[in-house]
Amino acid sequence: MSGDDEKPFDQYRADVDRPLVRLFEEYGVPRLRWFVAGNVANVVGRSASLLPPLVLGTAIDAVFNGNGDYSLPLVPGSMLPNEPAAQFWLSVALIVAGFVLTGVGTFVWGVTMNRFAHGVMHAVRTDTFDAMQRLDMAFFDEKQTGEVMSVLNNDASNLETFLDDALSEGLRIVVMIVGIAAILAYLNVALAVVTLAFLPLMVGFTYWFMRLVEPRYRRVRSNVGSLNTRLENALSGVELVKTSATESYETGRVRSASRDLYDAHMSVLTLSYFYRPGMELLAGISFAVTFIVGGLWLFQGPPLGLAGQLTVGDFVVFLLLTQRFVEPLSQASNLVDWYENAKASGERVFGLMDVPPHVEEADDAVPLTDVDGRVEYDDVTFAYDEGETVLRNVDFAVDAGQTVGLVGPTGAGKSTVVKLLMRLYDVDSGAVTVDGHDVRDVSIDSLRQTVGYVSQNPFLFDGTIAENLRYGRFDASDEAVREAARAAEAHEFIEDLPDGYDTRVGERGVKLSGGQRQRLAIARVVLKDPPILVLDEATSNVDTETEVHIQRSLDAVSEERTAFVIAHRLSTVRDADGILVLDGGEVVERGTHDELLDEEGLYATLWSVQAGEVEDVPDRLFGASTGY
Ligand SMILES: Nc1ncnc2c1ncn2[C@@H]1O[C@H](COP(=O)(O)OP(=O)(O)OP(=O)(O)O)[C@@H](O)[C@H]1O
Repeated sequence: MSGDDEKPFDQYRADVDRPLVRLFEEYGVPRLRWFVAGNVANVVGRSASLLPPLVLGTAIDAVFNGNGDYSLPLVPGSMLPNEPAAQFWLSVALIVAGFVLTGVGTFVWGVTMNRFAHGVMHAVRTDTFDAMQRLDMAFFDEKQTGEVMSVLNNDASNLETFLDDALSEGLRIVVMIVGIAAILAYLNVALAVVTLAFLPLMVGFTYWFMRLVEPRYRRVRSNVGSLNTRLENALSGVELVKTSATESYETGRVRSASRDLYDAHMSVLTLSYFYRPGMELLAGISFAVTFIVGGLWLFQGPPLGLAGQLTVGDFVVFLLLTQRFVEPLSQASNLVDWYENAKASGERVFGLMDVPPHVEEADDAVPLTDVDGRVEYDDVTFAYDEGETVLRNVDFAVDAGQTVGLVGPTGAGKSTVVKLLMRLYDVDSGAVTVDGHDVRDVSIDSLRQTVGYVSQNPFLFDGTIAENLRYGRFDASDEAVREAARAAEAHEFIEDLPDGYDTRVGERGVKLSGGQRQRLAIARVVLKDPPILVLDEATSNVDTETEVHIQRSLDAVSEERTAFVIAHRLSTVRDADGILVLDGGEVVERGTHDELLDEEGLYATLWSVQAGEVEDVPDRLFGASTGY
């Protein structure tokens, strides 16, 4: 498989063995009663649909022509009436019963199979989401949101289509072909052979079509994936698109991806233009041959060396049933597409469920309780996913309640340091401890509840301000929410909004300024009230006045908590109890602001640059890892 939609989980898919069997075992078996009921109803409904033509044939001979026994398969003759009137009314009753049974069967089949398939889809989607959420950050570094969304939505729905339509259609084909063949053979074996001689041709023709159409369906699937990726990218990058005035360029790219999909669809359709009429033609020939042979038989006696007797009633049944092959067989071509789609989707769904976690909770993990907040990094070395070493022998300790500033050039590893504390990634060697407990020995939930994190670009859900503040502390009272907002200096601006705390923030908080979002994120952390705080560039991207607000709120909330403050603006960490200067993944200097200035090293140089004391940025700060 080569489509874009099939690339993302390739690395995990290889291990997924027989995904559809697994799907059935894990999700189908718990809903087996719906499945069994659906299939029984399907078989009953389809078989019943063959009853009216069969009874019609019998009635024509016995009742209308009066030249035959009134007989039905599987029913002893002694149970059937001899009187033509009684035979007529029995025929009417049976025909009505056939239609009613077909209707009831179809109804029950629809209800039960839909319930089964949609139930499976619901469970698969929920489980996949749950599994996906528990994956490490390393997984999300690699994958695009669109790819994961597509697994949760499209793939789950492909599995539903397979269970709902493909299995039912498959069964229907078998029931119809076997049922019709059995009835024809019961009525007249010789003529049945003549009529059914065309069946292998139809099956062969269908097989040929399936072989030919399959690669084209594959192309369709792959192009659907490419188009989705294109659309997804253009939408998430809409700001860049607008500011670069590249709308027509993006439209061009979407047009080209859409055109590819159009072409792929057309190539499938071109084949089906021949298939369906081809099948009709074969059925027509079969009908004509049956008509000729049966017709000659009726008025001249058995042709072509055939022997035996053919009645008008049997002849009519033959003509009616010959037509019934086309519909189920022509669905067979969809079966392959449904099957292939479902197989690829099953591989992706289970591939995602089976992604091995890097960050795993120890079996004997204990919850971290009554935390004082002493944090220690003991000779920590770390690289992202087998890449270059990002942190090298990082070794420091922060006492409970202290504030430590992390500074250094872009890419020095500051954010990585705090990610290891929250166990978004695990150290390669060394250890990070909280109150003396290795973070790998405590439960992940309790660890993350211990740490409050305000990121560079805080995320807000589409919802009200109050809902966003309560996120993670859903039971917080209104008063507690307001209190937290006041501590974060957010209360005033919130009150000024049209609906106050009930104002909706828009998707990702787009209706708020960067500084406002930042203060909401701080308020959220205050409400969470964790013993350890991590503030990653919490004052970046805001004007000086907002910075003062934020800084004040941060000072207030980090009092009495252990706080890690990552900052490019060194003034932010000036009053910290200790400052670590990172460069190229190593702690190159440490001390208080005054001590570091005295050292006249990297920190002192950065300080002079930011304080405007030097005109030019020194060359040495333009190294590979610097961003100044
Ligand atoms: N998820 C990731 N996968 C792979 N490499 C990463 C990842 N995140 C960061 N890196 C790399 O790790 C190094 C340190 O990144 P980090 O974000 O910790 O630096 P930083 O000092 O916080 O930078 P900044 O000041 O720009 O935020 C960089 O070289 C970066 O490219």
